[in-house]
Amino acid sequence: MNGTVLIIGMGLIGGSLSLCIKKEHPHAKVIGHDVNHKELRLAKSLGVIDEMSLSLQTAAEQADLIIISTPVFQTEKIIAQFESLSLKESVLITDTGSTKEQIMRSSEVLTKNGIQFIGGHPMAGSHKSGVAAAKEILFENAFYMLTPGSGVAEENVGKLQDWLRGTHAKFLIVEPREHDELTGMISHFPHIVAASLVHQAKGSSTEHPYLRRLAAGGFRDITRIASSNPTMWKDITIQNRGVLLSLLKEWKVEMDEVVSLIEMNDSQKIYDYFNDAKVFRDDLPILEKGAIPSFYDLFVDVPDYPGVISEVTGYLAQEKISLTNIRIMETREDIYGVLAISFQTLEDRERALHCLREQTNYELFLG
Ligand SMILES: NC(=O)c1ccc[n+]([C@@H]2O[C@H](COP(=O)([O-])OP(=O)(O)OC[C@H]3O[C@@H](n4cnc5c(N)ncnc54)[C@H](O)[C@@H]3O)[C@@H](O)[C@H]2O)c1
Ligand SMILES: O=C(O)C(=O)C[C@]1(C(=O)O)C=C[C@@H](O)C=C1
Repeated sequence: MNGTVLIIGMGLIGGSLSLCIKKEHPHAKVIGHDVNHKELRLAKSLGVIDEMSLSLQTAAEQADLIIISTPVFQTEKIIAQFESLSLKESVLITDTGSTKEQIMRSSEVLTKNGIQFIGGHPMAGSHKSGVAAAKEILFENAFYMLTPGSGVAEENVGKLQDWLRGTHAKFLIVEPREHDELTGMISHFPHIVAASLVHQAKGSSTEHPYLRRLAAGGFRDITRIASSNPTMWKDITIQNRGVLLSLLKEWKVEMDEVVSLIEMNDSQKIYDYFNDAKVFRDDLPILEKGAIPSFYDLFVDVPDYPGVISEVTGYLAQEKISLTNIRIMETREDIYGVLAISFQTLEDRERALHCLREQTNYELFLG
């Protein structure tokens, strides 16, 4: 595609989308705008954008596609500012916000004037913020939800998907309300639970000196998302408060049931509680990104000594197994490192598993 793309909010998501668009549409020009000029300059120097603009108005008025990727209350403010600008008649506007109902209501100031606003939400991300964490493969195989505003022509939904083709995401058109209910359950609510678990550990009156160091494994896994950007999650929680309040009420009932199970000391019922959860969780489609983001990942528990990464990748190279990503997980950093290696296909991962079993005695886990 050809044209000028403006991305407002040069953070994790805006930066990642920019990389996808630049790769897929090399003839397009991507301009970045951010109130944080340091972040904007970083985006430019990392080559994430072609140009930076300190003026929202100048950049917006020349854009063919505008992507707003700021915390959701800021997104609403930016939409309101557009009303008084001379945008191109054919401009397509989308956002990446994690909530949709309130944003779609705000976008009516634009759609009532015939401007094409299509709400968007890529269902992949990270607890990290900022453009330095942006990556082109972030959305691969993830669901990308779209909520077209009223009066949006179907061909424009197709056009937006064409612009976003480089994400390699799977588009899903949903109603804003449906979107907020679904994401409330599988994304927003778990973030509250993760934060609450951290608060519980932090607030325990008798904090043992070993507690922080022992908070590895399960605790770190389930609370990773508590390290996410608090401004972003404050906005999401307020915008989806109705859904979240009812989920929290259900959660309290659920916890009361757990209390009675444990008080009754009924081993069969306690076993069933864990087992029912395991059966449901194990049945989720883990080989696809989506409700539970996943790659074809292989985790290798390696000792922390210099050269261990090249040792592991060396074995894979000997077998000509190509990997798409490699990273050290931030768990158990004092003792061992968990190397997470992503593969493009299931077959590559199987071959890697076999190869590393033969060549090493490191513990291997599938993601
Ligand atoms: N992080 C995730 O996992 C994730 C995933 C999908 C969608 N989202 C949504 O995408 C949006 C962006 O999230 P992110 O993780 O990239 O956040 P981020 O913190 O990495 O980046 C947001 C950027 O927006 C900028 N910004 C804030 N207000 C602005 C304004 N008024 N004008 C211009 N720039 C402004 C900030 O300076 C920052 O650089 C949010 O709405 C979030 O809900 C996040
Ligand atoms: O993987 C993470 O760290 C995320 O929290 C990503 C996550 C999610 O909850 O799945 C967070 C918010 C977004 O709106 C979409 C994706």
